[in-house]
Amino acid sequence: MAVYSDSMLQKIFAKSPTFDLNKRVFGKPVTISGGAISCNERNLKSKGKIAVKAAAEAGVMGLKNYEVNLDLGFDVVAERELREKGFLGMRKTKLVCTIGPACCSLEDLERLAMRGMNVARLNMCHNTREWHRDVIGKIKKLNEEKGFSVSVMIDTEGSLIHVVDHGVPSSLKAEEGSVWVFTAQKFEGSRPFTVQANYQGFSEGIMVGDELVIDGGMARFEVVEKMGDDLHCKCTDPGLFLPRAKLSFWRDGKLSYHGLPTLSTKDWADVDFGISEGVDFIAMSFVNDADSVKDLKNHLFAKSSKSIRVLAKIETLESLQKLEEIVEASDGIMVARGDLGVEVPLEQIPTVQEDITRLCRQMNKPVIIASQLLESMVEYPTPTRAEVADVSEAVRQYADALMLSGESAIGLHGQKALSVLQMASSRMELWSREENRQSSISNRQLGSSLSDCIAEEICSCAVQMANNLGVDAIFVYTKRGEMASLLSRNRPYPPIFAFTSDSDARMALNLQWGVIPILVDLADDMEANISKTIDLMRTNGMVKEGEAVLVVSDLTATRATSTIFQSIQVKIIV
Ligand SMILES: Nc1ncnc2c1ncn2[C@@H]1O[C@H](COP(=O)(O)OP(=O)(O)O)[C@@H](O)[C@H]1O
Ligand SMILES: C=C(OP(=O)(O)O)C(=O)O
Ligand SMILES: [K+]
Ligand SMILES: [Mg+2]
Repeated sequence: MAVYSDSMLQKIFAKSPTFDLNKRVFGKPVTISGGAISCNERNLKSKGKIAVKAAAEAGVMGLKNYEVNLDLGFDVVAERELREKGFLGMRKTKLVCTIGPACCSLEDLERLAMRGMNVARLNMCHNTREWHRDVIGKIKKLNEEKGFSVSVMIDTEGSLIHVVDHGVPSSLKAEEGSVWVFTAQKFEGSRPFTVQANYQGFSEGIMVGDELVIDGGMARFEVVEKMGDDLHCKCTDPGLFLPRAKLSFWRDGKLSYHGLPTLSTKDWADVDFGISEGVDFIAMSFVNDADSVKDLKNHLFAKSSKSIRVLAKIETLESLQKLEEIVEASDGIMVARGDLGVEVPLEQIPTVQEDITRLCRQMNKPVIIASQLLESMVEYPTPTRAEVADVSEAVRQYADALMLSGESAIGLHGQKALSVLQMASSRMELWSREENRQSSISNRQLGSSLSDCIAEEICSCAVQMANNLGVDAIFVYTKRGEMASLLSRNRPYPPIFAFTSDSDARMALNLQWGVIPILVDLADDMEANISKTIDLMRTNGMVKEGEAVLVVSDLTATRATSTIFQSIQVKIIV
């Protein structure tokens, strides 16, 4: 409860913009009763002034002091979920939706946010920058005006050889024995048995006898003749050309690399677009080594005032061979099963997925499982049993997040697909908890400095304690989100409420398993932070008498001594 005196109010009013009573403060209506005003603490200094002025305009000026009730910087969806389902009922697995023409209106985006979209993904392979800018604007507007907290991710196109034209807009069958010309030259109208590739040098180094594979096995060809840069290829395994079908070349059972850079000129321009739009994540397509990730991170560090997290997409054979260095260099990973299935035999995808998920967990990096989770829902209103099993398996493996691609971008049932993810993950999380699967996890030590090691130990002990004691929630006070993610890594039963004063950390934590990030102003005095936030949670009816909260903190206790203060406390609400 902050109390304003008349003299403070006079100062505030002197600078305050005109206030519209219908405006909402941090997504909630301003409530004025007997001089008390609700607004978000974070916004007290700016929007709080507006709220106070509103109170004055509403005629409560006669009071000597004005009390301001502070709301927490909770997002409306987490708040509703907590009220409806209680602490243990809160979903832990995060949900990412690809935004496309089927879900890009303000109303559609709001519905996705309401149904639990934590991150909106924009695939820069498709559509114009203006289109993407418009969508980002809408998401930011929803966050600001309706109290959501949806992060924005852009996904680079990356360098890949694919079909740009095969003569028809839909799919086309290649029959066994038919001979096709693959060329980089554009052709007019329809030229039978001719396929245009996107990249001038696509046939460089390719020899007669090499195998050309479409979409990882949708169809296969043998190169029978090379004419200039064009390839004449005979179909050895019939199948379909789909729009943008991917081309890969093989020799003696080994993939030939095209040697294109991970980020093309267009990708760099898209990265700068992401910086200027203030996105939260950049997912990097076709990463092959840690250096490309480091290059992008350096670029972002130099060019962006905001801390943008870089996710490496694992979707090439080469990236699998250098997995550990790539995970180490990035801020998170996407298991991009779509393109990965082009270079890796399909039967290996499930184990590769589980290996990557485990490694990311060990190295404390969030991991997204992507592509074809509910593919049939692009068309049909219910998923297949196999799809639900696939989704549940990813949740059982404790992936941080699940992603929709075409299901939301172009699908007829995007909203429903998101609900399927939400229900399937809640169900599997409950089962995992009931089966007590948490205890079977071992983590490797990451830190080299003593304080890093202390943080890791505190977090794993805290989670063990929280589980053994059956506390209702974990509260963590964190500057950059590191402590929150170390707790998340241990996959506790209760949800992790991460209080941070860094809005970039808050948006990044949206991708981490079981973390509910909350934006607040944190003081140097840790005890004051703890009692203040617990008070706020209690006043707002979010924690109740008798509930137990395990509190973890790692902030500098006092500036004067610069001692690091790391502790675990258990608070029973009275
Ligand atoms: N911004 C967009 N504009 C138009 N179509 C899109 C957009 N994003 C995605 N799509 C469509 O949704 C499909 C699935 O999305 P995604 O899996 O991200 O791409 P891709 O199929 O290229 O790997 C795409 O093939 C494309 O048809
Ligand atoms: C997520 C993926 O990347 P994109 O959709 O950009 O091809 C994938 O290949 O699985
Ligand atoms: K992409
Ligand atoms: Mg891909």
